[in-house]
Amino acid sequence: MIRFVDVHKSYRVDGKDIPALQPFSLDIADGEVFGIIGHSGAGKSTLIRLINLLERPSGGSILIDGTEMTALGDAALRAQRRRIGMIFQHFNLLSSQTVADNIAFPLRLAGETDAGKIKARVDELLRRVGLEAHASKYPAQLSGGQKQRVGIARALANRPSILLCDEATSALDPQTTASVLELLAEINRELKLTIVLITHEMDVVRRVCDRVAVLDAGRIVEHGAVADVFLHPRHPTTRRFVNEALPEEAAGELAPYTHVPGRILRLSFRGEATWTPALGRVARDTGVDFNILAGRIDRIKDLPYGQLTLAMQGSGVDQALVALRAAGIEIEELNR
Ligand SMILES: Nc1ncnc2c1ncn2[C@@H]1O[C@H](COP(=O)(O)OP(=O)(O)OP(=O)(O)O)[C@@H](O)[C@H]1O
Repeated sequence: MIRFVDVHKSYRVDGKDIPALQPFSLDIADGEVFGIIGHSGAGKSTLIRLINLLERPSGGSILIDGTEMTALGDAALRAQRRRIGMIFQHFNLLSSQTVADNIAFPLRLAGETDAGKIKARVDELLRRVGLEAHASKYPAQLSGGQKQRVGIARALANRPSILLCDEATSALDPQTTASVLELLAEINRELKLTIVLITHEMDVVRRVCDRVAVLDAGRIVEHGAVADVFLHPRHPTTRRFVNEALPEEAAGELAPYTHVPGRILRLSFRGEATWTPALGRVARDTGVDFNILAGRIDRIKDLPYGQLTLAMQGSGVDQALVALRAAGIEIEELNR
């Protein structure tokens, strides 16, 4: 487990301490994919770099599996860092070395000298990231997505238990982003390692994260399970991020529907409730009329969810709402 206790961080600029992270406490569980989302300057890079002490906290405790990171001497810190892989937005590959040598680099750095062992491990990693055919190429000969796959293979070389992803897909197009996120999800599932990623895109969080923390001007303003934060954003910053990832009309905005008669409802379906025909059944049973204004079905990681905005009319609306809630559907009334 990664545990932050009362951690804060300031940078010293021109003799003054400028706060970058306000005091916070946070636990990241083993094996989860934890997202940290925030705008530029919110403190995301600072937060993720505290985990491997690339930045030292100004105060507080950072514990990894119970080990206080800030108390470690140089040798112990190096050993701990080997258990923490990291990938970067701009890949940070060695341009003069082949793909295979880039991946072998951390193995050699950790003291491995047996060429056979290095080759076997590199081959295994190349297979895992789907780059078997590219071992002797140089980074300049690869696409952005392939470069990030090399970055991932290199980060996994020493079998870390934690993988830190610093805006790992921000330089990639949407399709390549999707395939790299798919690879990260597969690694998380199969190797059971903990992934902490920072991003400014809610869609990245939606696709791979189990939990998320929202950072705003150095403060964690909201955190929780992705489905909860996504479907019920509380803080204005979170709402803005969710609005970017969802069509405007599905994100709880009443504005487009002020002229529509009836009660304007937003229904959220999660998991199995997404696929059951509850709405039609309840409308028949209670005699209400409804008019669908907006809707979508998607996934939050592996959880299917649907959102429907509709106008409902008739004397049976209250009864219909009770029946829909009983069927596991969450309802928000936008014009009440
Ligand atoms: N080495 C440094 N020295 C001084 N100030 C710094 C340093 N690194 C970051 N900061 C400041 O700390 C704050 C948080 O920066 P940080 O890089 O953690 O944010 P971020 O959310 O990762 O932003 P971005 O998405 O733009 O990378 C910013 O105000 C930044 O200017």
